[in-house]
Amino acid sequence: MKKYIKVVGAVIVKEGKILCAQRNKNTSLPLMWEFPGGKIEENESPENALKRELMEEMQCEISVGDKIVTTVHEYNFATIELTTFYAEMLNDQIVLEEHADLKWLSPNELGTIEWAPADVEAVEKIMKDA
Ligand SMILES: Nc1nc2c([nH]c(=O)n2[C@H]2C[C@H](O)[C@@H](COP(=O)(O)OP(=O)(O)OP(=O)(O)O)O2)c(=O)[nH]1
Repeated sequence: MKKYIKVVGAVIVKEGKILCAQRNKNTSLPLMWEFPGGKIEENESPENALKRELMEEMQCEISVGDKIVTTVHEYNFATIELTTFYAEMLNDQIVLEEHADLKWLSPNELGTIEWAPADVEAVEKIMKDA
């Protein structure tokens, strides 16, 4: 059976814009756009996983807000369960440790970049709720 991986993603909103992060070219889903975050470790809450990942990936301290949606997507390499949360930055710093690029987009611009397939449902919900 394929690996079933629980992943969290942060939808960081600042001045009405949403932080979008481009995956590196050397990883799975190369150069696709995602919400910063990553895999939940054993015995870790989704909120703590998100805070840890944002610190590791971007040296960014966040507070985690409301959950947006949980979706399941089957890739050829794994089944990914992605839960997205709204989040706010607490320090005004982003250091790109892992991603190729960043963009701040307003909700109605989110359709202009190529999202990882697992994110499409969350992106549509964010655009609809905005
Ligand atoms: N962080 C994050 N990961 C996502 C999103 N959408 C999506 O399909 N993923 C996938 C990519 C990865 O396979 C997995 C997250 O793991 P990770 O953030 O630890 O990614 P990684 O590149 O280190 O993992 P790997 O697959 O290269 O081993 O979930 C998203 O919006 N945010």
